[in-house]
Amino acid sequence: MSAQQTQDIAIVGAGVIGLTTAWILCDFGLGPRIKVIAKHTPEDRSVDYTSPWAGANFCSISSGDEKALRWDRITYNRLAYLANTRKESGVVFADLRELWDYDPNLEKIRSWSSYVKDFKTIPKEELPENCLYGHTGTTFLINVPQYLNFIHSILNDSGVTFVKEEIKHINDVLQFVPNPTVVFNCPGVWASTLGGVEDPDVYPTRGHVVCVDAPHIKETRIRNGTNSDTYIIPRPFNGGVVLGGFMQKGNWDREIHPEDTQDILKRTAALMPELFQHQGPEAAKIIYEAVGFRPSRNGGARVELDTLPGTKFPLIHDYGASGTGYQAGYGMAFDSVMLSLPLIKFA
Ligand SMILES: Cc1cc2nc3c(=O)[nH]c(=O)nc-3n(C[C@H](O)[C@H](O)[C@H](O)COP(=O)(O)OP(=O)(O)OC[C@H]3O[C@@H](n4cnc5c(N)ncnc54)[C@H](O)[C@@H]3O)c2cc1C
Ligand SMILES: O=C(O)C(=O)CO
Repeated sequence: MSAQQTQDIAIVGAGVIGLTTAWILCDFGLGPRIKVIAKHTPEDRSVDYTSPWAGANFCSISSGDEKALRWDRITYNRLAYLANTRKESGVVFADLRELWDYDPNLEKIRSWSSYVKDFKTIPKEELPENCLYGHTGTTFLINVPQYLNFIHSILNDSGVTFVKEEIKHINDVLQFVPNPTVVFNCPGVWASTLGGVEDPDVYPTRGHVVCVDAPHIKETRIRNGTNSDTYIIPRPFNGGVVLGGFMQKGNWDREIHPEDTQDILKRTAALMPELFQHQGPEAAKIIYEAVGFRPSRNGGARVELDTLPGTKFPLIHDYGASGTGYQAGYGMAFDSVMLSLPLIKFA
């Protein structure tokens, strides 16, 4: 049987969601049967490819709904396994300090306090001015390029095939996998425009990050503000420190604006004075800056079984992770693979 015929599992998308989906399928020995069709792969840098621009950390940015909390928890355990046993993945344990200028979602705090290691509420008297709530705990920091390359190399070693192509319609996957047992749809924010999907609930939440050289910073700190989040995310293994940010819903502006850069530097210096050795934002040594579009979705991420339009082939949607593709992505991919297993012949 030719290689083309054995490939019966198609995945659209090679961001952290598509790659993680393939990774879990490889754990079932399905690598040689998988073909990933993607315009961008981990070596690419583009404003249209969100995954490389993430911090990434594990914080309580996710929503408070039961699915999001479940995906966070599953992924927390997976990241702990990687931090403990696979240092080359670029995942490490890290101290998190998170502050809110408004009352946080209590469901999320309750869920977090039940599993996040060393979880502690910050006593009110220790909170900075105008801050209503804060907590600390042990979560994770991820060197994002290293993590994406780590997964990519596992997939290559497991026999997964990659095709660098942009498809106009979801049914175009049939050009690459003519008789799929299952198709996974992981296009990120482009689920909004991909033919046959065109999800009206998907929209970009525009972010802007400034990566600086500050190797003395080891803690990740976030302040959830009423009109913007401010965060400091050191990437382990000399990955620089990712500073943010903005959460601009529905904003497709691809440009970097210098006034926004200054705003991020000012806010992060105030949040963590030691960031620039107490010399203020003018002392910042910028490595790079980037704009990214978080794939957000009204109603939360979509992990759902469907069928390719006008065919009998099963389609599993897995997109809409918004600001949580790293901290919830394994949980989302796990659920999407669980939906596929009854469809896949192993004998
Ligand atoms: C500034 C910023 C900071 C962030 N920080 C964090 C963080 O600290 N922690 C965290 O958990 N998350 C964070 N995120 C969120 C995280 O980056 C996203 O949730 C995640 O990257 C989404 O991954 P994805 O695979 O869905 O999308 P993408 O990475 O965009 O991948 C989509 C894939 O689909 C392909 N594709 C799309 N359309 C087509 C088509 N028509 N034909 C072929 N291929 C197609 C693309 O080429 C790409 O391969 C951050 C995001 C931003 C912008
Ligand atoms: O900016 C984001 O989306 C984040 O998750 C930062 O913590």
